[in-house]
Amino acid sequence: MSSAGKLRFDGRVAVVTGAGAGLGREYALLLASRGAKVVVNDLGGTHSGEGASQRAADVVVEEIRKSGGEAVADYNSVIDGAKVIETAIKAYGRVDILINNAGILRDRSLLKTSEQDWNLVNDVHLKGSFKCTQAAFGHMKSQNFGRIIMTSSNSGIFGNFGQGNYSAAKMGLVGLANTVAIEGARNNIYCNVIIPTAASRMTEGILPDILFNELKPQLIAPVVAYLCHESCEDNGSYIESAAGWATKVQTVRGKGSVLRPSLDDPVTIEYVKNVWSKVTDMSQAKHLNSMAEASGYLLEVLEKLKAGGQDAVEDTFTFDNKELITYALGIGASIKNSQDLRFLYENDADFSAIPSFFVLPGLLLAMSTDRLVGSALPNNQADFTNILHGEQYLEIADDLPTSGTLTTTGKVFDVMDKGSGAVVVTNCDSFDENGRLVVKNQSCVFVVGAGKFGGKKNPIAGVVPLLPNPSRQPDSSIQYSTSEDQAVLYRLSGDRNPLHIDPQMARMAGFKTPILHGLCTLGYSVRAVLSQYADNNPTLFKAIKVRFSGPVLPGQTLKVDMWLEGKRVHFRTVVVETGKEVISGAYVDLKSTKAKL
Ligand SMILES: CCCCCCC[C@@H](O)CC(=O)SCCNC(=O)CCNC(=O)[C@H](O)C(C)(C)COP(=O)(O)OP(=O)(O)OC[C@H]1O[C@@H](n2cnc3c(N)ncnc32)[C@H](O)[C@@H]1OP(=O)(O)O
Repeated sequence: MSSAGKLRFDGRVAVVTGAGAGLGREYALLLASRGAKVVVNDLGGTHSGEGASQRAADVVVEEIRKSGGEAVADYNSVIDGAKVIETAIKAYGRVDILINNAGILRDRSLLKTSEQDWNLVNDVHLKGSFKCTQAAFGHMKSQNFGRIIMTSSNSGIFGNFGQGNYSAAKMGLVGLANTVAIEGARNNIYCNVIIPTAASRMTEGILPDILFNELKPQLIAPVVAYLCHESCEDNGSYIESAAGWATKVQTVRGKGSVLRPSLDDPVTIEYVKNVWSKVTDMSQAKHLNSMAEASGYLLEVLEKLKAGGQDAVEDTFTFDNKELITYALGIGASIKNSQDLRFLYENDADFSAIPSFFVLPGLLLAMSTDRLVGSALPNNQADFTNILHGEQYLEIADDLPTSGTLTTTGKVFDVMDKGSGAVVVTNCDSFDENGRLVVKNQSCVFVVGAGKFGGKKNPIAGVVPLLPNPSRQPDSSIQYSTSEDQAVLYRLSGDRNPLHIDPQMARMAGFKTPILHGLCTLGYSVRAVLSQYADNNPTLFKAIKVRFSGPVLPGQTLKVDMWLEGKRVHFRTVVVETGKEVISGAYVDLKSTKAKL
């Protein structure tokens, strides 16, 4: 390279501490050879900080002068930082570059480290760098230029047996550099960290011979010199360098995990234990540039917790008469019943959707992403082998279309720890192409075996409650037989959960044979209520809430017991063959009733 292209330090004054030997000496020689006036600071003690002599600094000053450079010696301890900097001001009137390099070792294992060993090592490395930096900072500020280097070590970053005092000081320097970089930035004072591994009197006897011989300090000096040059724009960087190699080093932060389902919940030790693998997962770790960025993310977490702990998810759901007819067949509508033709024949004058069809957009949204149910739980413990539909609420918000595309947004609303399982409540709102809210769905998914994670037991306000059936005998009952292929047919409406068809999956989920979809049983129950109390007119249907309290097997007979109270029809659904209740605490709200007597 021609001398014209060389990076120069003409007019710059550099203070290099601990420059009597090793890395410091190399920095001093290199900067001087490129035009800097150098203050060669060295107390001249041993590597453990004993004694003092002017010789070490004098030899380097002599070397620089012999090569045509300018240098003065300084014999002060870095703890007297003001005196060190004063040498530069007296000799050259300014200080542009400060390389905090001086250091000593007092290696002892923790139990043997005396307070004196601790203090001395921390004083020289950490306090010394602080004192020199503080003394230089004012001059740099008034010049509107400064380059400061802190010297850290892998011993601090990774730890090293017998170097507790040194490791602590070396990580302390990283912290000091972070703040100096921030405070200096607006005055063009940049502070960076060098993490060198060099053969020097401090590392002799510590590094293996073969490595020691390759770790020449002069291979690191150009890296540090570049960091000190006015053209280098790094500020607050940590640069590791050794053996003719260098890299930037950064701290990273994982994605982490929230430690409670919502702002209303406490953080429990059990919950922490359960999400620990998420807390410690570094697969999505990122470097953050500032404290503002770090705390900004915490604010995001709080916002999320306020909004129910999770991000909203969105999906579209397109349907026409084919989907409506398939659904009607799936819940037992039949042309054997003339009243059902309106749900089965698209050219019927009153062709319409059975209102419970509109549970599908929310359910399919929830099933298409693990971000709704799974991510709400510690360890994402939700899959097709352990989720059961627990409860469902559906509310019709506006006229129901017979075709179109609905956009559904969903989010987790509540999470409960029920011991034998976890209950995840999701809210999904579906809008038509014009942004009109058509239906609201709230689903409770019972995640078997995912309980005991330290969460709360009871629902928050807004989880639609069940209502007990009246204590009198039912006002009416309707019975439907389901077919052995009922689940097969119902699957065609979109819920392809293998639990309903695959014997092996059913066994894995704890059932002897595949069970019917909860929403299929709900559909039968809605048909019963509409037929009994609404003249089969779907426009009278307003809302439904059910709990799936027991499984139904395809082929079993369902009996829907109903009680009319005003415009509310309470009901329960029972499997006739076993007498077991499978839908409990349920009710349908109608806009008005056309009761059959
Ligand atoms: C991923 C996207 C979403 C996917 C959605 C689903 C997709 C579909 O394909 C899946 C289905 O359709 S599954 C079929 C329909 N569902 C069923 O068959 C479940 C039937 N229910 C049961 O077996 C039990 O109630 C059972 C097993 C649920 C609970 O029984 P137990 O463990 O014996 O509980 P129990 O002792 O009775 O009560 C413990 C606490 O839990 C509450 N609880 C009970 N049943 C609940 C239910 N169904 N829903 C919500 N909470 C329920 C109890 O109230 C009790 O709480 P607390 O102690 O606070 O009173």
